[in-house]
Amino acid sequence: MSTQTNYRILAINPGSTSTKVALFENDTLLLQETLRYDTHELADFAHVPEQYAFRRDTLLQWLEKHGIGVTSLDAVVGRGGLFGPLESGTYAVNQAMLVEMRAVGPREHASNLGVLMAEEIAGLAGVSAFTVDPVTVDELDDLARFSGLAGIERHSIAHALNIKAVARRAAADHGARYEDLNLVIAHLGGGVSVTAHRQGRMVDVSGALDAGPFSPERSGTLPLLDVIELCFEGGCSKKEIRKKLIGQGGLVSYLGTNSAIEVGRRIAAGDEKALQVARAMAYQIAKEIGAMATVLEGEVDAIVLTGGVAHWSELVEWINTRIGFIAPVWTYPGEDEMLALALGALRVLCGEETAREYAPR
Ligand SMILES: Nc1ncnc2c1ncn2[C@@H]1O[C@H](COP(=O)(O)OP(=O)(O)O)[C@@H](O)[C@H]1O
Ligand SMILES: CCCC(=O)OP(=O)(O)O
Repeated sequence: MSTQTNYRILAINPGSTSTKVALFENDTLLLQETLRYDTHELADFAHVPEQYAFRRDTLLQWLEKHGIGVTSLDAVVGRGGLFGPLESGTYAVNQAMLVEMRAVGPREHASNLGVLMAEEIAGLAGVSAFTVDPVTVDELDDLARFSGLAGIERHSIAHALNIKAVARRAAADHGARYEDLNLVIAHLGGGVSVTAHRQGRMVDVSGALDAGPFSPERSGTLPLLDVIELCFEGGCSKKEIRKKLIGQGGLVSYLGTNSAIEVGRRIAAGDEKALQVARAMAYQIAKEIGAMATVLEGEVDAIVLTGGVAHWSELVEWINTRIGFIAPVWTYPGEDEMLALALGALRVLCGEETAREYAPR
């Protein structure tokens, strides 16, 4: 057990258009900023790994601007990306992770850059780099892995960092332990993840990138035959199709914006199309939550709604109307991924938890 009592932790969370960065002393936030990038600044990079040096430099400039010497840090923690499947927890960044995150391929997401930046800054500081509950946390039941086509498996890709943190917080707020509850948790952000949790394990997952309900910028599950047509008509490249579905799907495709706030404004101004699309999104989210209740065989202690879109009370109400019969609905709008990252690193620094070692399965 460590005898040191104060730890300065730098947390790094790359998103599609920004990198969030925060400095903590233990669990106290000292400074946080979202380093935003103009679309044209990222447009020249064909693949996510190519953005690395540009984003790292903006981060180093931020540290310099605020007079944060790297040698003052005790650990650096980055949001973890599309690794192979792994158990929930805090991981020491290792070579296997770095190799996967540097690779160009179908498993690209901005969060892939988190461990790369954490490793470089931790190297300069001479301290450890960590990642916590990456997006590929996989605790799926075996039955949940079947897709319906031999050779294609359903996979676990979700907003695991926020979902696990909210699960622990919601359970504690209701006088329980996450490990003692059955929960359905939906993260409603730019992408939507709907997840089933049986006594502390996320046993089924739908959504986030390529399945489930449509979301502000992703199409979710689509009719297969139409997708086949889309791929072979019109000469679109694989990359263009991917972008159309993940980035320009969902609200973007129907209404030209990924901002749920903007859609709410349009509805308030009497825009009937915006109203219908938003109600359809709520309908699909509710339907997926219902499906996850069947995964838990109806034994659901609570349904938890979180993520930025959970701030939208009208939409939450439309969802609640359809799911209220299943279990109580607890709403935790927004996300606190920066704190979740810092707390994950802190548990290891304090000796409460041992950092896990990632080995591709
Ligand atoms: N107060 C709010 N009311 C309605 N929608 C909101 C609010 N705040 C954020 N959002 C919406 O949440 C979405 C982004 O979700 P968020 O969880 O912040 O990000 P992400 O999951 O993409 O990291 C956007 O569509 C944004 O418009
Ligand atoms: C890759 C799954 C997590 C995810 O979709 O994150 P964002 O909503 O932040 O893009």
